[in-house]
Amino acid sequence: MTNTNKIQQTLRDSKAARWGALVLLASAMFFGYIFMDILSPLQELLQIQREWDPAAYGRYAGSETFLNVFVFFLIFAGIILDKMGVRFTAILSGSVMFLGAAVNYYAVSDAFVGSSAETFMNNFMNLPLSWWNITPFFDGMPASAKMSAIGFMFFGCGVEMAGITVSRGIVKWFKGKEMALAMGVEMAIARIGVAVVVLGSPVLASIDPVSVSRPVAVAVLLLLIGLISFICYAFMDKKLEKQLGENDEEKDDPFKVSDLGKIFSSKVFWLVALLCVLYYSAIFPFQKYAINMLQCNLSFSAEQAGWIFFVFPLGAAAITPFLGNFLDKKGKGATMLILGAVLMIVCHLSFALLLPATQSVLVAYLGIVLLGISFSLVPAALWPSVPKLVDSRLLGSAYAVIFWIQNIGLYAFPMIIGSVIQSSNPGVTNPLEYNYTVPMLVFASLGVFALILGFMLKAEDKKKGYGLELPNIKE
Ligand SMILES: NCCCC[C@H](N)C(=O)NCC(=O)O
Repeated sequence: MTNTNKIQQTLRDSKAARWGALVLLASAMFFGYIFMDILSPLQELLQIQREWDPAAYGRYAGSETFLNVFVFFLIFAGIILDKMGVRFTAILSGSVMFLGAAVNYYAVSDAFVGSSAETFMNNFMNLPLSWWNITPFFDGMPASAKMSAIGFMFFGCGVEMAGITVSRGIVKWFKGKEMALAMGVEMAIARIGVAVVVLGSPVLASIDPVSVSRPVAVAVLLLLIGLISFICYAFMDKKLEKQLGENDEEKDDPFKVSDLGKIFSSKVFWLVALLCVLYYSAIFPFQKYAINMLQCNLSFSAEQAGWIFFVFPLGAAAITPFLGNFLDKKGKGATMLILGAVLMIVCHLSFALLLPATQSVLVAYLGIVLLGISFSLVPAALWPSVPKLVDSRLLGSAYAVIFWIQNIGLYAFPMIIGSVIQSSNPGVTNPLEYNYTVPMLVFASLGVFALILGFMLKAEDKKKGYGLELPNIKE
């Protein structure tokens, strides 16, 4: 090896080291995704043990994005990431996730019942449950749900901050190498977290004596392991930065807050951000209604519907890394986004029109499989494309602004769909008798707008040469 070669070798040139860094980053995200949905399968138990009605549960679930959207926490998180770096922000986000989750655990634990905190929360934010009340609190909401919402709000800040930090970290270690594969593997691991929780959380809760707080306690402990993973990652990151030393271009031209204007004035950035919010608003909010939609169309129990839905995160987990690998080697990022939007439209249209007409389990499975493929194509192509469009100094902020715009959709659409279900089912009171045609058409129309943006993005890429259709790894 020549002298020059020796100088250029860094930790990220070692396959074992960069994939080791990925394992640490992805583990923390995996635990974050587990906590995110830990209470989703326990709504009935929450109602029995803690008196949370659907309105209380809905407000609790919505609290996750509240600070990110309305207090612009995600924008600050992006600035912190670009100013302070991956190491600091990873540890900060891991700590915020853990502390928020610990508060959430305390709120659903037996220790909270009869405590002075419960008395305090009973008198806290007793706002009327009307259209202008967009807060996660309302008069009559159980104290434990209010306290849980506070914890979950902070957890939501931590997990989204961790999301942008992990993406930025992967770019740092994998740029010019298997970047999309690494992002695909990270997302696949996160999707497995969702699948694990759908089945694992009720099992943990049902151990004698039945307890809604037990799965939450386990998830909080996992978040502590996630924080430790981030701390271990920080040591690797420090070593890498030391090696990069003077070769690091970002040191010569550090991030300035005024640079954010460059992001907001970029047309291609807006195309990606809008595509992201439209696409994900038809995925995560759909996830909240999917089980009930399948139950209504197939006259299934929640458990039977859950087994059909289970295919979705698992399928996405299985395919995403392969598509990431394809993107690294062959490119075609913009085409993948277009194809992903088309598959989502086909799936949602079949749930809107074909499933109610046929009531066929096969149609349900085919729709879910198509959605799983779509949910592999779009994330596998979207997130690794951002570094091709934005200056690397601004990457943390760019991911943060995209997540912020996405969070607005994730906050609004569960409520919009809830209202659409009500208005398109006048007089229906039995939640197993809803007709989901109109809500599913709303989801499909989001896919149509995402598709149009996909075509515009491809055209813009052709005009300006961002390289979205090119492979990440140059032969
Ligand atoms: N329940 C909220 C999920 C937030 C997801 C996060 N902002 C994101 O987009 N992550 C990438 C992914 O594809 O999951």
